[in-house]
Amino acid sequence: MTELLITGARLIGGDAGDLLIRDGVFVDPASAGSDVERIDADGLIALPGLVDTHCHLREPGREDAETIESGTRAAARGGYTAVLAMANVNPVTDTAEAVEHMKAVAAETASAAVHPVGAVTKGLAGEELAELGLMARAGVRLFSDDGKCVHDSLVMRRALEYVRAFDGVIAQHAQDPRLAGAGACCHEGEISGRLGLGGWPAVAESVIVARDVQLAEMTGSRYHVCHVSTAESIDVIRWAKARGINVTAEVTPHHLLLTTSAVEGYDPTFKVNPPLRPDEHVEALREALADGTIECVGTDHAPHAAHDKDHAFSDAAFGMLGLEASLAVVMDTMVAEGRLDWAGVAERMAYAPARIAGLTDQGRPLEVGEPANLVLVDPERRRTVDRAASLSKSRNNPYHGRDLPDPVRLTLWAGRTTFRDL
Ligand SMILES: NC(=O)N[C@@H](CC(=O)O)C(=O)O
Ligand SMILES: [Zn+2]
Ligand SMILES: [Zn+2]
Repeated sequence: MTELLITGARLIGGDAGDLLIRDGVFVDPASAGSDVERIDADGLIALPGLVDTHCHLREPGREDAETIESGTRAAARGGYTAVLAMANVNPVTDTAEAVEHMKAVAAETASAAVHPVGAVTKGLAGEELAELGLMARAGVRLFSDDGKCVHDSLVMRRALEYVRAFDGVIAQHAQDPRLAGAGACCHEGEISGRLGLGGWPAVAESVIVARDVQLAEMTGSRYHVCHVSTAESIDVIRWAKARGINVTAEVTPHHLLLTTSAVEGYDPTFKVNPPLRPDEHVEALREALADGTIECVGTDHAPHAAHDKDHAFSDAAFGMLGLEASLAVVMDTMVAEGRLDWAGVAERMAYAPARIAGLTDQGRPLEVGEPANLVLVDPERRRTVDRAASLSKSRNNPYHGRDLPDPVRLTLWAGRTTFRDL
């Protein structure tokens, strides 16, 4: 029997303590045997394994950009023990068979729990509902056409109605396809005008969120907003919550840190959907994550092969990496600023994401009897990010060359070491 004893880690709540792991679960530290493996975690903080509500693993279909294996290795490097894998793969995850296939590949290759997200509509085409019920029977709780907006109001109504029976949630990529259509690739404002890039106005997001929360109220269903990026969307979400509407929201690390000015060099690394926004939106996002209007961080890790990114800005693919640097960005934008303490980080990056996604064995406290999903965090160590050092197969890393925290020292997924740097 292999046992692992982690000594001296700072636990949420303040005190240092020991954690003993046997057969993938936390057990009473006093019961440690004589051949136990010890890890000295003095000075480190023990958090529950992080859970990502939103990432793109590109398998099946674009294994040149990422695979379930490489993407979850990056996830483990970032302290994650579970990820929700978006449905915009090829073939699209719009059937129970596609869900089962993704799970089967993950069972062989993954370094974190992979929960397939089911498409809302067949082929992400926005017209006909996908096999929501059959996918739910295969374990799916979170459904999204991410990459595309479910823009047809009636389709959205039907999807919300459908998933209510099994406590599913519809996660929306909120982008009005007419207000922010083909060619929209930069926040509409002074910078897009000066650079001559197609404008993506903030309102194209919030009008969809406003419509959807009203549909969620009418249907009584759960609705989740992907990658919230504007102050106006936050206002709508606050209004909806005050009315008791069942809405949750996520923010990406890049929208917490980066602003529109990052695109001034026309570097397509910074082309992302929704686009990077000006300071006032970034400030609103940080405030909303602090006060819980936005309850979680979702990375929207979106790897792209060089031949899809190395183009003129307007022709390049949308998306940037996020899994490895997410915690680091939250530390610099939220913890260092005094907006979140470590209990708040656990809530926003583990507990809330697991609740939203309906996961029962993740986002749990580090207590005896619970599965040993854990990340040991070094609050002091920093590094200069080097995109070549990424465990992702892609190199579209928006933090390349930036000084950021380098916190993750150990990740355990159900007791298994998935990343270790101590
Ligand atoms: N965020 C992005 O810019 N791109 C995502 C799709 C998405 O999340 O909308 C992708 O799949 O590449
Ligand atoms: Zn999206
Ligand atoms: Zn996405």
